[in-house]
Amino acid sequence: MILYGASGHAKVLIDIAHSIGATIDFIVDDDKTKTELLGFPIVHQMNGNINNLDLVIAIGDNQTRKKIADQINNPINKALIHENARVSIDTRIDEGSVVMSNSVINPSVSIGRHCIINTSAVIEHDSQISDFAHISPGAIITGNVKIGEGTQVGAGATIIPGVEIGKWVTIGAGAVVLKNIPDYAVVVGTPGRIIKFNNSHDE
Ligand SMILES: CC(=O)SCCNC(=O)CCNC(=O)[C@H](O)C(C)(C)COP(=O)(O)OP(=O)(O)OC[C@H]1O[C@@H](n2cnc3c(N)ncnc32)[C@H](O)[C@@H]1OP(=O)(O)O
Repeated sequence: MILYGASGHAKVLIDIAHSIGATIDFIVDDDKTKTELLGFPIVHQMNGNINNLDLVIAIGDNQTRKKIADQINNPINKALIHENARVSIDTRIDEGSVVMSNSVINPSVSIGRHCIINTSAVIEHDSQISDFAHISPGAIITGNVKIGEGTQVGAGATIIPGVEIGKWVTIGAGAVVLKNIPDYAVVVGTPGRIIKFNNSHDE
């Protein structure tokens, strides 16, 4: 397996790979000052076609991860799931997504491409997480929730049942979201309130 991006997020992906006995061959990163990460070699450019390699994009920023995924267009990489994650039957997890330790994904959930389900996050039954979303550590997505493309739900935030969150939204750490949220909104507090909007050109 190859990781794309030698970030802190990549360190966690190395740990996930280790937990399931997967081998990291090397890491790709264009920063020439970096030579290794947790003992794994970093190369600064890829030779040849990488579209058929088992590659996971190890970039935490949702917009950047999407840009790289659009360039690579690699359809074969599977989801990377920590051995201590609890993933229920009847759950769909699309390519390139990562599921971290102690997270719980309950039945009839769908998770799109290149999502991050971070440490100890909970995704309850029948919820839908769209491509490039990030559910941060300890966040709780209750039942029948929809999370739009590229949205980040901050650490420890809670989304109550049936709420629909738009695309490229940011939910602040610790927020409790009680109502539907439009595209690009930034939401903080309890109850969650919109304080501004992300720039739609950045998606
Ligand atoms: C493994 C990992 O590390 S995964 C990473 C997980 N990351 C997170 O959970 C981070 C989530 N991000 C946040 O909570 C951020 O504070 C954001 C995105 C909501 C806001 O960030 P910014 O756009 O920089 O806003 P800024 O810091 O200027 O704050 C704007 C206002 O909102 C308030 N505010 C910001 N974040 C929060 C929050 N989480 N809860 C309550 N109020 C908040 C600020 O106090 C400020 O209020 P004021 O105008 O009265 O002074």
